[in-house]
Amino acid sequence: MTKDELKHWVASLPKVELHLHIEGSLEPDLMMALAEKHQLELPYANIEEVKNAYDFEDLQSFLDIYYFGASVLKDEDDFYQLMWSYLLTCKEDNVVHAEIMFDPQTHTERGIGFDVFMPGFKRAMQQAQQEWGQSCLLIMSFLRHLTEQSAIETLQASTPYLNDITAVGLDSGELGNPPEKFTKVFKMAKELGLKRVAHAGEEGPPDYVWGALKALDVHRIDHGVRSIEDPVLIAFLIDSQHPLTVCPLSNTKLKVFKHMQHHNVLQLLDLGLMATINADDPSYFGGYLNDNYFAIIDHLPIEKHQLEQLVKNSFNASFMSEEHKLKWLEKLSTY
Ligand code: HPA
Ligand SMILES: [Zn+2]
Repeated sequence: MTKDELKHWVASLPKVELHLHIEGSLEPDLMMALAEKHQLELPYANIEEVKNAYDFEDLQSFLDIYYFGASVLKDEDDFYQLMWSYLLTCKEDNVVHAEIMFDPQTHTERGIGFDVFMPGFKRAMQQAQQEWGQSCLLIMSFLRHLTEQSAIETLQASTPYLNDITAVGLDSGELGNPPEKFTKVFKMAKELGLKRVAHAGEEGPPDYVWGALKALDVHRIDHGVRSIEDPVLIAFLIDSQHPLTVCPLSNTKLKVFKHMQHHNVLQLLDLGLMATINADDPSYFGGYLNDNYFAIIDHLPIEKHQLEQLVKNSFNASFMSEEHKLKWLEKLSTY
C-alpha cells in the first residue's frame, strides 16, 4: 500500500481516543468568539495571530498558553460548545469511543465550579450519544504543579458527579512534580472505584513511570515515551501490558523528539509494548486523531499490520466493557 492508501484506510477504521484534553481542543475561532461574548481582552487580533503564538519550546511554554486560552470558558454553554465541537471531530475521524480528560482546577481556581462545567460536558456527550451513538467517558485530571491537598479538595468537590467520571489522571508540568506527590489522592480515588491514569515519561525520567505504576497503581501511562531509557522498565511494560497513550504531534511540537522521523512509537510497538496513538491537545499541536496517524505514516517506515496493531491496542487499552471491545475488534477485522 502507498502512504496515501494507508492514510485512507486508517481514516476509514473505527478508532479510539485515549489521551485528549478537552481544554486542548479549544480552537482559535471558539476562543475568539467566547472572548467577544464575555468581553475579554485577548493578546491576539485575529485567528492567524493565535495560531502564530502556538510555537513552543517545551511543555511549560505550551502550558502557559493553554491555561491562558482556557480562561475564556466561563458558563455552562461555553463548556457545552467546547465538548460539542470536539465530539463533532470524533464523528469526522471515525473515533467511535473517546476517553476525555478535563482539568477541574483550571476552572475552579477561577471560581468556576463543577456545577458549571459538568452539565455543559454532559449535555454535549448525551446529544452526541443520541444523534450518532457516540461513546465517550470522562477522566478527571489533577494538576501536578498544585498541591496534593488541592487535588484532594478537587476529588471531594467532584462527589455529586462521580457517576459521570470513570477515572482520575495527572497532568501539567511534570519535572519536579513526581507521581509520589499524589499517592494519597490516588488511593482515595481507587477506594471510590475510579480507574487511574497518569502522565509520566513525557519530559520526566523513567523513574516517574515507575512512580506512576507503583505509587499510583495506574492502569495506563500517558505518553511514557522516555521509558525506552530504562531496559528493566521496558521489560516490565512488555510483561504487564500497561498501555502507553503516545501522542506523536504533541511530542514533536513540545520538542520531546526533534523530528517525527526520530519518534520511538514504532520501536515501542515492535518491542511488544501496548502502544496507542492519540491527539493530546489537537488545537495546539496541529491535528486530531487521524492527523496523528497520518504524521507517523508520513515520517516512519510503518506498515499496515503495525497500524492495525496500534488501532487494536487502543480498543484493548480502553475502559469500555469487554462486550463492547469484542464487538469492535470483530468489526475491525472486516476492514
Ligand atoms: O501533554 C501534556 N502534558 C502535561 N500536561 C498537559 N496538559 C495538557 N496537555 C498536557
Ligand atoms: Zn496530555
